[in-house]
Amino acid sequence: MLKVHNISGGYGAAPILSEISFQVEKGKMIGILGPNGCGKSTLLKVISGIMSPTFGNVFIDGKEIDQYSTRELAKKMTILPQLHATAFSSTVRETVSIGRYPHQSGFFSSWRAEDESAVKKAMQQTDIEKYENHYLEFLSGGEQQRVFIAQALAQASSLLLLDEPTNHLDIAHQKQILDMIRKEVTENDLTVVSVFHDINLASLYCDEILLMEKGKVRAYGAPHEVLLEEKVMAVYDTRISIQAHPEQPKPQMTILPDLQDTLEKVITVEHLNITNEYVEFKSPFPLKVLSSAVHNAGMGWFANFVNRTVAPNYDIDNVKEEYYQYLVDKDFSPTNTVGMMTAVDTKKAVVKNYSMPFGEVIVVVTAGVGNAIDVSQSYKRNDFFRVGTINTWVLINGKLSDEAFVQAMMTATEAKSKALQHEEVYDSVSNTIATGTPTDSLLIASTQAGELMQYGGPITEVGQVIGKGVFEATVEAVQSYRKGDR
Ligand SMILES: Nc1ncnc2c1ncn2[C@@H]1O[C@H](COP(=O)(O)OP(=O)(O)OP(=O)(O)O)[C@@H](O)[C@H]1O
Repeated sequence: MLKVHNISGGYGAAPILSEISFQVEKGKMIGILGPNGCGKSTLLKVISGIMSPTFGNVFIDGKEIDQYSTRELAKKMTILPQLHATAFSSTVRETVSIGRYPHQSGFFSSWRAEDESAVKKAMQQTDIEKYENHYLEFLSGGEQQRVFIAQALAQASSLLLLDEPTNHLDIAHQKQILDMIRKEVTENDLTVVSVFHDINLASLYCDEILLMEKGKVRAYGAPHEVLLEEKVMAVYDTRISIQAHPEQPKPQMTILPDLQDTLEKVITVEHLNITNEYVEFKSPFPLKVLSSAVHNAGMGWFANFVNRTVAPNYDIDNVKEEYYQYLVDKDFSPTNTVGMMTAVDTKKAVVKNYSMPFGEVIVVVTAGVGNAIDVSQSYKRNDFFRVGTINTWVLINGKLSDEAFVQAMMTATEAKSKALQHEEVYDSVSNTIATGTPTDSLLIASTQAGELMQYGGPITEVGQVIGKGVFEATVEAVQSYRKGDR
């Protein structure tokens, strides 16, 4: 559909673009990314024919753009430049209608039903019908932006060139406009080339990313191929981290700020409090946490940890809601607390702390094994809801990578299973050594201060202490549980 071949050029003698080549297939959406001043807008101007290159050619459907008449080109291609303050004196409807100009044989002399419906549809798609008769100067920046997007859509060409289309838009309208443009791409084979400043939006919505640096193409390909941490950091000269999007297979980046942190980040057993009702750890600052808790499970940053005791016959339909209310009633911040529950007497919680070269590691375990189960035999049973849970916390003065967090979970789980084997805890149904209970929870929390520990497996420093600590604490907790009646 679009072929950009070896384009070089700039303003006057100053070279801005250098040897740019790429191709875009029909029905694809391409995002142009790059730092301020790298030539993104200039490239769009060259593609649209507003600016002539010094070298190179632009082809649309196999034909060079200067072979098209102005009207023919406007039917093929629409450009929506960056919004600049101008003196408007037209209504929304009049502005959108200008998009139909290339379809007229004389200026507004042959307005047809087709034009009318294109204008109406574009106004609907951009959610501006309600401003139809308003003058543009009385609209907000975001509303004006939507009017110009509507004008571009009304033109109904097969190639849309956009320069930061979501500039000025709030997140709901960014999503609405990009969802709508994407729908046109997917369902009606619209081809879009758009400049973005927001790398995450470009990644989410585009099929391909053209990453520019100083007037050159640094990379061109699918978002997961182009948006690599090292590459983005080098091109933008800033610190970022790339993560997975929660729903789409598209990389998302987060800025890593260079903030001065004056607080000394140390946690100790002093922050632990054990009552009849719960085991509580209150860190003076948020810790990075990975857990399988009832409340606030998963990865996040939290300062408070609660392992609350419930009656052995606790049976509530909506456990999460009930737990939330419990935290509110007890003055714990629900957004800053990870919550677990157990039927074990919390006074029997076993606390161990270990001094390591990188910092202290605190292990807290409550164990009830009345419902112990051998995971390899669990498929034989369906009565999972008897009392008995092993809840484990590993609180680390140290800095773990995501990889180390996951490995720490594995190391702790293996240590727990080994403790049950050591204590000869049996699965009462299969009569084999148990590996855990059906409702065990595990939490790894870390101050994220100090040297980065990349790995958390059994032979790493942190893995060794997790293995030993969780084993010892679980053995003791099981022994203590067996001495009592809960
Ligand atoms: N009309 C102009 N005359 C002369 N130089 C210009 C003109 N427009 C842009 N430039 C220069 O060309 C270079 C590239 O500008 P361009 O607008 O293409 O960058 P961009 O990547 O779109 O930047 P931004 O992200 O800031 O919008 C810049 O150094 C800019 O100063």
